[in-house]
Amino acid sequence: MTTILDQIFEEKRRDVNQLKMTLPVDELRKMVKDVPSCGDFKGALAGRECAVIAEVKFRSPSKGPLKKDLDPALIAESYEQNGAAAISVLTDRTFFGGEKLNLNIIRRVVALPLLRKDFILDAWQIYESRMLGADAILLIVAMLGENQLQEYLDLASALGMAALVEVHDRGELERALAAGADIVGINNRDLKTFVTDLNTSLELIGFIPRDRIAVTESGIRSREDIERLMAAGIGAFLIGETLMTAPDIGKKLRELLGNEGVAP
Ligand SMILES: O=P(O)(O)OC[C@@H](O)[C@@H](O)c1c[nH]c2ccccc12
Repeated sequence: MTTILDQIFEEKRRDVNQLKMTLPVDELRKMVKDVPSCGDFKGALAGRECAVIAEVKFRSPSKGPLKKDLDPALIAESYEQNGAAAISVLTDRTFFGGEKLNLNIIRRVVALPLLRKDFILDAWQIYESRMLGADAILLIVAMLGENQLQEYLDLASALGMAALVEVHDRGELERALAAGADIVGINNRDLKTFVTDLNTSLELIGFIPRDRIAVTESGIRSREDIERLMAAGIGAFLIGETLMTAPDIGKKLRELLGNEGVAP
């Protein structure tokens, strides 16, 4: 059976191959040198009891459209004003309704570190991420070979970017740790079935050494969810749908942070 992940992989591969022909990696590498240096994504998450990475996501393969006609810059400003530690920006268009340009647009209006959320399967995309103004990239262990993961972690770090290394089970977690990932994302959503289960984080957190930053991703709906995860020792939360579908995005973020009623 072909899964959505297989489909995304194929589509991305095609896309990137085309882009590489238009702009060879050597050219891109030269251009990257002129991009201003990165914000500190890791520093923004470290040492906080509850750091929220708020996500700008307009659709998802499982839910379809989440929010229409809302300016990505306004969403990002609201995230910043209401206490987000960092912002995640979906740049995949086909499956998540994202735009690469959104990263650029958001870069101009907020000072928070930005995570580029996309499916990286080629070094070209890592240079591109820096060009677009990303401070951090997502690396999904399930999509990468052993050497690739190591190589991409090194490349991100050489370009001054952090990497959020995403895992969904124990085997992937071991690979992430062995590759030296210092920010590990536990995706509560099974990318094959789309089912989310916060127990994924509660189970895996015990295997992540304290000197790494653990981020719980997907399916976080309420302050209660966050408190459950915090009690297990998790301090960073990646939240998309719950924010994007809220009638008042800023209010929802304050509520998740436990600051409800506190003026922004
Ligand atoms: O919208 P949610 O359930 O709060 O999830 C956010 C984020 O974790 C999710 O968008 C995500 C996690 N890993 C990904 C990989 C690719 C695209 C999207 C994702």
